[in-house]
Amino acid sequence: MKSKNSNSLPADMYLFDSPKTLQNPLLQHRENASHLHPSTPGKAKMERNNHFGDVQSRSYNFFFVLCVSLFILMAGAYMLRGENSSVEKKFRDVRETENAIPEMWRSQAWQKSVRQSCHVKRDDGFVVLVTGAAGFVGSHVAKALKKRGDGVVGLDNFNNYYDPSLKRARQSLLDKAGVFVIEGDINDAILLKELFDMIPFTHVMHLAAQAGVRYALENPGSYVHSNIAGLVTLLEQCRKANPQPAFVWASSSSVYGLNTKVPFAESDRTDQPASLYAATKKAGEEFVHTYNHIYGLSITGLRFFTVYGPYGRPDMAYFSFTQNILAGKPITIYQGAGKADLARDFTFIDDIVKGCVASLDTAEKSTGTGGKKRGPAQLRTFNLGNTSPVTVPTLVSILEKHLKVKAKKNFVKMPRNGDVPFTHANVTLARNELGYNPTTDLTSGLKKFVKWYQTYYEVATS
Ligand SMILES: O=C(O)[C@H]1O[C@H](OP(=O)(O)OP(=O)(O)OC[C@H]2O[C@@H](n3ccc(=O)[nH]c3=O)[C@H](O)[C@@H]2O)[C@H](O)[C@@H](O)[C@@H]1O
Repeated sequence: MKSKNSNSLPADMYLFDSPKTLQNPLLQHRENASHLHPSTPGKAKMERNNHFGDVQSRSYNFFFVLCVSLFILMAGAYMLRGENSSVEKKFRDVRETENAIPEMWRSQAWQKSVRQSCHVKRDDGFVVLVTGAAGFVGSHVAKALKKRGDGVVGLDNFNNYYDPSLKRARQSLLDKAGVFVIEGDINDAILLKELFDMIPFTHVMHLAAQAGVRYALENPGSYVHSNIAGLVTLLEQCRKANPQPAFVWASSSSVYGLNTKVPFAESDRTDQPASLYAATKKAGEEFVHTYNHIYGLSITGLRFFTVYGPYGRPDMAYFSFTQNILAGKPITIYQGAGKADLARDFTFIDDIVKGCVASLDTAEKSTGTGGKKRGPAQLRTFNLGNTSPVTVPTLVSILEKHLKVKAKKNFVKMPRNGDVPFTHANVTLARNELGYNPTTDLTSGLKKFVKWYQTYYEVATS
């Protein structure tokens, strides 16, 4: 196949690369012109016989050269203008599509909201940018930081990967708590610059991401957009910022992929991702490493293990199972090889929030200034899990108990969709360095989730 292509391509490629076409067309034109004019018999005659003709000939030459030069200048200017205007157009398009109301950024009301939200109310409090603040983990972390007196501003693009009304509900909770959530995308470098110029963030808690393991099959581009391009855009802003903030961000347990050594420790293999989602998170871990290495950004990566709880994500199994069980619809339970149950180290949101806050508290300052590294900076990776995996059928039976409804279960072979058979966190490192200590078992955590669900969706309870 390759050789076939390489056979068919060269014809064009040789043509393109040939010395003939590599010649400057202008030179070629001049060369042609020199053949046509100076050596034409008529012109030679004029030069020999007639002084007036000589002057005429010089004037002719002068005008010819002038015309050609003018033509070239105008053509060049036109091309340049065309190039610039198309760049400008692209730039305008990006601004217009990525943020429909850029002027709002500079409005006094907007700036006031951002500044108020960043107001610190405790000694040595942090000023934190929380990305993905209208998301599940982001909203909980932003609220906890604000509650203890840190200055917090959120950023979220409110995309419609799942019901955006849930994101709006989280936003309104944050609003009541005094956290302003900016509607914008982490890919918007102009917005980020504006924000960092205005606020000297001490920390960035980066929780914005395209989540979900199985959706990556449908829309791989959205993972690259948020988890790779967006991450790099944000890191670029952080490394340029003065002061550089410490950067804490969400990786994922999915980076362990096909690793079979249990429980998963941070030093285990992470080079066999099973899903494109996992691959983007793994790539993120490599990107942050380079920003730490080159620019002295202080980095802490957190590998979350299947986080659940109130205001959770509707795309996750515990949430969609609850919806379907209550609606009397069947649920699909995947099984591994030999009908083995799948298992997850389900981790309750409150434990995760504690891990996030402890990561911020123990993060050292970045060492760079003015975009230059001034010394080695902290680089850490922690598992944040619950340390006790539970099988999916057990998860379902706990939900049945709390909901007081029997589930209609369909067991099917796990499709090849990026899933892994089990996860199990070793949290020794987080315990030692962050004081992380998960305390909520799945039964108690799901009880809190179900209570929230029934209230939020006004489910009649008996
Ligand atoms: O911890 C992680 O790294 C990841 O945890 C979850 O991913 P996952 O563990 O796959 O969570 P769910 O989608 O809720 O699935 C939980 C379990 O239920 C199973 N499942 C899911 C859906 C379904 O219809 N049936 C079913 O049996 C899955 O195979 C899996 O074993 C999140 O969705 C990811 O964003 C996150 O990064």
